[in-house]
Amino acid sequence: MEAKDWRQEQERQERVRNKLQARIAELEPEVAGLRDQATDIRKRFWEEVTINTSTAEDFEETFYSVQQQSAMLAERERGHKRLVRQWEGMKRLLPSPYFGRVDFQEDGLNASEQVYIGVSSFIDNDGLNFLIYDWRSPIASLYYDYPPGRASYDTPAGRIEGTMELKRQFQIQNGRIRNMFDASETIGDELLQQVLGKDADSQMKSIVATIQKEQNAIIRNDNSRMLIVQGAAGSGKTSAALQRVAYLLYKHRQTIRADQIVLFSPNPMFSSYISTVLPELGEENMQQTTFQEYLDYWLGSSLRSEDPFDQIEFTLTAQGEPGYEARLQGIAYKTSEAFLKALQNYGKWLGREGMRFNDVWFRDRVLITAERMSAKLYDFDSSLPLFSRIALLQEWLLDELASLEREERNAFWVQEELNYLDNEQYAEVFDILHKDREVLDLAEQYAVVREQMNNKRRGDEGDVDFSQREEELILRRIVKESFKPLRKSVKNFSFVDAKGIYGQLFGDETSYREQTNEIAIPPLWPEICKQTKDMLSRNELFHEDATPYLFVKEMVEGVRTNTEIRHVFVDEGQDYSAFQYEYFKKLFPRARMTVLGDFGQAIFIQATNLEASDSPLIRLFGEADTSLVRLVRSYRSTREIVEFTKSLLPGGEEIVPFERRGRKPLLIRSNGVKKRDAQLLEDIASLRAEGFASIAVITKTAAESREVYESLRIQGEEGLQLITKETRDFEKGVMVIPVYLAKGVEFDAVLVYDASPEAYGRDNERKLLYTACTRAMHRLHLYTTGDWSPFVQALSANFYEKAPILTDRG
Ligand SMILES: Nc1ncnc2c1ncn2[C@@H]1O[C@H](COP(=O)(O)OP(=O)(O)OP(=O)(O)O)[C@@H](O)[C@H]1O
Repeated sequence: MEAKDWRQEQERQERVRNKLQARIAELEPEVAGLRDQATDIRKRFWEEVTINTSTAEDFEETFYSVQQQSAMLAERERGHKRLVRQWEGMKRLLPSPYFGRVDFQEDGLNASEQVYIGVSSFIDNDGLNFLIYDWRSPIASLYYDYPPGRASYDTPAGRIEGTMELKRQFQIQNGRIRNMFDASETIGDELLQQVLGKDADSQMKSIVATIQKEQNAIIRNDNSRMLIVQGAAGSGKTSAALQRVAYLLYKHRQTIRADQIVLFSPNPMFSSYISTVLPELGEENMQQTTFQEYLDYWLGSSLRSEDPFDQIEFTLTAQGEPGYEARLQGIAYKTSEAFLKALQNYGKWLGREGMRFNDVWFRDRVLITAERMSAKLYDFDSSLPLFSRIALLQEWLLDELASLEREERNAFWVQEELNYLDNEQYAEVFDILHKDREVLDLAEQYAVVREQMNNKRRGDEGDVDFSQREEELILRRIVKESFKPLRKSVKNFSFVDAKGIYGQLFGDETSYREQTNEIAIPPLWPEICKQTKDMLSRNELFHEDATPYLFVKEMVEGVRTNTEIRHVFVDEGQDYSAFQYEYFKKLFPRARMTVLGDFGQAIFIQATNLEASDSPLIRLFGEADTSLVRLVRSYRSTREIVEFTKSLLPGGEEIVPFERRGRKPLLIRSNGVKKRDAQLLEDIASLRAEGFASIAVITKTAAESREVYESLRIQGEEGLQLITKETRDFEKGVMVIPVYLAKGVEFDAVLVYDASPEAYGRDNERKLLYTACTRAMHRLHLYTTGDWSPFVQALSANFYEKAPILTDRG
């Protein structure tokens, strides 16, 4: 690049920076002033309105005055928010106002425009000239989508065609241009090199300066109900998802708020890892949750669901134990579409017979039996859907309770209770009766006046016996209070025996067939039934039962929905079952979905292949309403690591490494566990000395993580962290972590603790090993004390280096 260009760019940069500084200073008092004004109006809100409700007109006037006052307050607050946003945006721009420039000559116009792109827009004082364009503006798309040459971008008014004459990238720090590249073919390989060469962080970073074309397509996709992204490990799926949220919030800022977007992440630690990206981009965070949190919320306290981590820990550690095979078959079946279909049929069957209810109990006796409820239910018009009939039944139950409550006032226990009311309770009741008393007093005065006027004494029937009246009211209140929980539980559908309804599916094969029309029942069905019922009897659910259980419950009680949510993002989408997707669709009927995943990392049995032609995900909204994007370029790891990891996967050939060089993965074999641990400690120390701050020892299971953690700690490794499913915050350092919790995150160096055939030998363990190895950015070590996993053995020796064998004797 010529010195002249540098000078010009530096001068421009300084000009923009000065303007930014001036505008920030100019706005400062206004920002503070508006804040005070809004607080002031809120404080004086009631002083400004006169409350007068004496006549209908006064009332109306008061009403409008309150309305006007609150509209004014809202407007001030909106104005304040807008201004603060602008101000904060400018402050964010200051250290590095922009990262890109394109010169674009629009067809039919004489001059070309210089378009500088940064994390938000900045307009000159004239209000017209964009000194910086927001990276999400339509024209900024040019920067991500084209090399210099013919180019176009879409605007609400249509497509704009033209020629890109220049494309330039900047690295600006604290007002100085540190680097500048003119890009030709693909954008930012050089900038990307620099960004990717950096160390891992405890928080994910935004990628706006180096978004790649195929990622941009994901970020800006705005036309399909379902967007599926199948992308190799490290291809930027999560990054694209987060920048997409920022894009949606920008493009639809009038209609979508951050809390109308929800992202499902694989575990709470991952949520913390990605939590700073949106704020860094000047947007509020979307809602973040895990599917388990949702399950726990809807299941309430009546049933406890196993979490997915305990489920996978079981599948990885319990081989050979009794019941293992049946459980695996159960997981596969209960997460399948076949089971979903079977449950839908079950719903129809329940509409005809077999509903199960809980008796309604009151003080040691049954008030309304389950049989009565059944009879009533099947008496309702059978053309109504089951949940509508249950709603009618609920109404009927509430009516029944009302009349039973009236009868109950004469019961002996009520009298008894009355006698045992203590003073305080009396006082409380009297307080409530006070109002009734005032009314009665008025009536009494009225009667006396009439008596005098008519000069005629009223008959006895007009006399009010206050003490009797009070007693009656107290009785009424006692019964009412004791019926309260009953009414509440009827409103909560406690009369529906959801546990029994789900449980009766697992009777025997014949009845199951009859209830569901299922033909292909898994061979170990009797054992599956036993396991499921054992869990239910302890008020527990296997993880694979939790969603079907809720599904059945909702078929009966009506579907719960959240209509506020407009966008649902599912990260690590391969880990969800067809069943769970069906559930998402029901739960968020007004939302579009973005599902990102990698079938290469499908380590759960219920995995869904996102892109297969028979994928349930494509069927969810239909092909016409579904877009599928594939990402094959992997950015996280060095070329050497990607060459190694992609060869672990059948079909991995198509994964393309980003050209960043490093050391080949290192295979280290030692004769004995002690020697391995000692070597591991040595390696950790030398990696640290090289400057790597985030180092993960990855084990297959949580049980193994605990053992390794203890062992390494005893041998003097200080500051070691053990990551468990309870870990909430992702921090830099040296950690021991089971592979399934390392999903989605990355480390400078990964040490795979045990790459033996015992750990990674079965076919379903191949993807576990792949997932573990693909967490590494710069260094990858694998250890064993015996043979190598067959997946490693199958690799060409070109892809790794081998350390000399270490023995316990040294
Ligand atoms: N366009 C890009 N510019 C800069 N860095 C990028 C880009 N795309 C991805 N990266 C980096 O690559 C790494 C992997 O990205 P990310 O975690 O989003 O990938 P992923 O596909 O979700 O991975 P996985 O499936 O393995 O969890 C991150 O460090 C991210 O910052």
